[in-house]
Amino acid sequence: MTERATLGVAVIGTGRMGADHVRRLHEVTSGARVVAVADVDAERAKAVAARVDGCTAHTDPAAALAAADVDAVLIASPGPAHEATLLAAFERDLPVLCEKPLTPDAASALRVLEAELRLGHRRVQVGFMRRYDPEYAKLKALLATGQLGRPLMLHNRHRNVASPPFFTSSMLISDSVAHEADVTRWLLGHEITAVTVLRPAPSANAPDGLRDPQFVVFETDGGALSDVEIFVNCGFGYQVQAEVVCERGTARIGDGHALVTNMAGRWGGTIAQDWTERFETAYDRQIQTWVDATRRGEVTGPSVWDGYAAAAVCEAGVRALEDGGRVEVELVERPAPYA
Ligand SMILES: NC(=O)C1=CN([C@@H]2O[C@H](COP(=O)(O)OP(=O)(O)OC[C@H]3O[C@@H](n4cnc5c(N)ncnc54)[C@H](O)[C@@H]3O)[C@@H](O)[C@H]2O)C=CC1
Ligand SMILES: O=C1[C@@H](O)[C@H](O)[C@@H](O)[C@H](O)[C@H]1O
Repeated sequence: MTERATLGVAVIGTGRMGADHVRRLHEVTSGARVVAVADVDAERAKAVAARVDGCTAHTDPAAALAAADVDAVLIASPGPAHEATLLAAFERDLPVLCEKPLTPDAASALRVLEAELRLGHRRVQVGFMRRYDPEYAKLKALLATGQLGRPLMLHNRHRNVASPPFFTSSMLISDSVAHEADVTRWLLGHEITAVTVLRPAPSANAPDGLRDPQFVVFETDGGALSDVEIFVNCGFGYQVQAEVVCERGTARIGDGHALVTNMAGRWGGTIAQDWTERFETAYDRQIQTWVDATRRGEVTGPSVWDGYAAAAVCEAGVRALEDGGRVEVELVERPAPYA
């Protein structure tokens, strides 16, 4: 297959992630250039477009998709806005990298899945960037060798310094634990069948009314358990850790001990303060992989099925949080193109 020339990308949503992805595509990624951006905030779109020669600014995502030289779309608007842009991209048969979550709930994710099936070929890579993190990739590769034996349990910790003002108790699941829903499915190769959410007394440092932290337990169809401590106002740093317990051993990532210092009677290291720092390499690799695959005419990485399954798991998790108890995850049968 002949490789496409430089990929013209439209970036939809130029907030924190969108602006960072524009910088990444412009300065880090090879084989792509940003040709159009869109944001409902016109000033923000203009300011980000001004950083790239020849990039046009729009307030309507559809106008950005229709701009000259657009070959592909990167969606970085908030989750509830993803479906409309995905469907607009499908109308033009454009390849898409869509930030997580694919959509905020299972019904809308299923509509996207059905629309992609109607196209007759995969078009979307979902932005579950942890799959491109060197530490997670090593863990996945180790599990694949079978040396450790069958995975029995996965322990995850997901801590943010502080939550943004708009964060709700259910967003701890749908916005944050969405990553562990994907990581559990991907690392173990199992589907998640049920979710239980336990709620310790909220931290005094959490905003009033926010159930933070929470303790989530996933059951899988392979008989494993995966637990997640989600704590989005831990105050001290951005920490994402995972330990797999298998029949013949354990493996753990995320201790962040790349640099250990000894000084003034103490030893230790530093802790990342946010995801852009902790997962910088993962975002770089995710986008380079997407650009390379798209230029070859291929679609790789987390699929719309993965986005739908994570959305269904999170929806069950939000119900478990609200109602207490254990909630089963309901998935449609997996269509053959996503096997
Ligand atoms: N992979 C990861 O680790 C992370 C992923 N995300 C995801 O990235 C996406 C964006 O998140 P942030 O950049 O943090 O949010 P943000 O709020 O900083 O930026 C969102 C931008 O989209 C714009 N916008 C809103 N509705 C729009 C629409 N219909 N069309 C076009 N633009 C629209 C807003 O004006 C804003 O500029 C979300 O899906 C979020 O879940 C966010 C943080 C980390
Ligand atoms: O995706 C992300 C945010 O949207 C979410 O709010 C954070 O909790 C996650 O750590 C980050 O990776």
